[in-house]
Amino acid sequence: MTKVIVAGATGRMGQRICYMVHQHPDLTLAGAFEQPGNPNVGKDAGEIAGIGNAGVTIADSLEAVIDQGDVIIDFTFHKATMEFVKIAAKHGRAMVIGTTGLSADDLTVLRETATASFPCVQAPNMAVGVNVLFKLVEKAAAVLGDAYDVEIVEAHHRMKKDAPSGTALKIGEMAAKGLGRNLAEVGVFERNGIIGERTDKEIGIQTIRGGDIVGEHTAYFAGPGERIEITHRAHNRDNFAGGAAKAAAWVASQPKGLYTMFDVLGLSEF
Ligand SMILES: NC(=O)c1ccc[n+]([C@@H]2O[C@H](COP(=O)([O-])OP(=O)(O)OC[C@H]3O[C@@H](n4cnc5c(N)ncnc54)[C@H](O)[C@@H]3O)[C@@H](O)[C@H]2O)c1
Ligand SMILES: O=C(O)C1=N[C@H](C(=O)O)CCC1
Repeated sequence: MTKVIVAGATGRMGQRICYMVHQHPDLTLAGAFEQPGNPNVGKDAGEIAGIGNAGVTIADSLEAVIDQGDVIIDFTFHKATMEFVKIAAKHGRAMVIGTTGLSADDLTVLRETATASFPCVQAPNMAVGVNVLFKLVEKAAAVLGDAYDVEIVEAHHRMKKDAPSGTALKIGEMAAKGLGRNLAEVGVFERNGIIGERTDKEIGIQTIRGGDIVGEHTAYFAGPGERIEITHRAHNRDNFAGGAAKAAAWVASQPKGLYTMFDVLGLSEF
């Protein structure tokens, strides 16, 4: 059994991750923590997640529970995540990171630290369907080429803190890869006013925020006289949480290094 510690255990994702870890035949929920001051600190993580008493008291720091687990699953906030990375490295614990909003510098530090100290799966979206969509977008972009304009639209709930979503950025990167472009050079994240005609190589990424939308992404390939739209819609958070549990079971037996859901799902060569 792989012992799992859930960071941000009372968050929207944290609760569903506790549930999915509890359901997984190879995982056990061994630790849970929140940020200091969270009203659920001291309560049972299973009770908060709606699975009944799990015998896991929610602590107020990772340090307080680090000895209880083998793998830390983190869906919290980017600044907190980078602190957890330092602690995981010091204690040689594996990580699954779903938190989005990590900067390019954060990702460089994460790669260096994981390579030196612990196995880590990091992905902006852990749903199987989205990871297949990433690959479809890369292939569609490569086949359609420059004649088709690439635009990405994402929609999420009103509580989401980062924009555009990590998933939309990854879709942009996969399209850019298929087209031999660099998203950092061709990404267009806002349009307003007399902006002139669209340039041939740009990849637009637009954001919608409202209500309780779980997560929707569409990649448009708009060409002469036709367009293709590739869409993923999440109906609930269990596809993300289930992917995180799958990644935790997988990463526990991997050598040090940084992995993605493509590795977990066997999609690397697809
Ligand atoms: N990779 C994926 O598949 C995927 C799916 C959904 C959400 N996400 C990402 O997961 C993150 C969380 O999303 P959410 O909707 O659950 O947010 P949320 O705000 O509901 O939950 C975040 C939780 O983290 C806790 N937290 C923050 N700082 C902490 C700290 N220092 N120590 C311990 N706990 C801390 C908060 O108290 C909160 O309970 C976001 O970055 C989101 O984009 C990723
Ligand atoms: O609810 C969120 O927040 C989500 N964030 C991820 C992202 O930024 O891509 C994945 C979808 C849900």
